[in-house]
Amino acid sequence: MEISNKLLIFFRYLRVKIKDIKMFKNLVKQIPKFNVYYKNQLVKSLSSMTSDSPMKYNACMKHPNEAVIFRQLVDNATYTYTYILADLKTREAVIIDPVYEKVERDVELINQLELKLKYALNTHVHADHITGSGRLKNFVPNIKSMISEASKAKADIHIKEGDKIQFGNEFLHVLATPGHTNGCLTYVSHTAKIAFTGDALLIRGCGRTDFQQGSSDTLYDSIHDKILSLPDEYSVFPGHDYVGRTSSSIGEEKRFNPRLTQKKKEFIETMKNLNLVYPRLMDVAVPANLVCGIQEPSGDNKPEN
Ligand SMILES: N[C@@H](CCC(=O)N[C@@H](CSS)C(=O)NCC(=O)O)C(=O)O
Repeated sequence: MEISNKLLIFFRYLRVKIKDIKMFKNLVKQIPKFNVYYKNQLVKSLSSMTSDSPMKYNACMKHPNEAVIFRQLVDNATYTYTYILADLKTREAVIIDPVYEKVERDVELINQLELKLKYALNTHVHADHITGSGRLKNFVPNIKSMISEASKAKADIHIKEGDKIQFGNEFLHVLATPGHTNGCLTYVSHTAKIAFTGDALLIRGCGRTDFQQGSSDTLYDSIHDKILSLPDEYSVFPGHDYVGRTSSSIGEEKRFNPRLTQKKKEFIETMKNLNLVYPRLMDVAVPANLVCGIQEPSGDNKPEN
């Protein structure tokens, strides 16, 4: 082969290689875009699950950058929900609205999941059951009980609107949502996109307003201005449900809550006519909860009925 032909073949080969290198470089450039694409797909598929989907929260719920552990527990005697929320990395955890009689169950789960329980949060002074936040001190010596300043109840830490409760790298944001009682709080996790509404907003309902400084006027404003102004896709986990529902979402409650879709005047009228009997344990529960269900670690005996 002539020299000139050999050179021609060599240059052609070189051109192909240069093309390959360019393609390779472009591919490498694309990789971060692929990552973003798959992250977006993951977020989309997480948020497209319905709020009742057991997959969504029963296991560790992972977001691209954050992860929390979430559990919902029920007390069948009073239809009360207790929640555990933990930072997956540090395993620091909070418990929301523990029930006196269910403390052993909760502690067993916390130990099995190897969580470090930091705070026992109360959404308000309950009238239908005794909080477990005092009794938990016998099992988790360093735990701190929390309740709102406005409730006038005793606790290790008093909280108010705008406070942030930190556990590991996670936070619960505190909203004052009075009306069922004047000390009611809602806790919001923006990582998990959850609002723990206590007895302010219930699924397709709301807390009664006929005792403990209740006010329908105030409750209507609390729910509309504070809770229902959260993004539609946020899940709602309430303090009770009497017919077996476990969760809802802000969007759902805005559309389907028969009490809250009314005008304020009609809502107040509805609340006046609920005709509910007083909770069975009210006379025992309210005084016990005003001291967060026994503050001292030694007090493991349930108050006499
Ligand atoms: N029957 C139960 C008490 C039921 C009740 O009154 N629930 C409260 C929340 S606990 S104070 C409520 O606000 N209900 C609203 C509703 O529309 O049902 C008992 O005896 O404990």
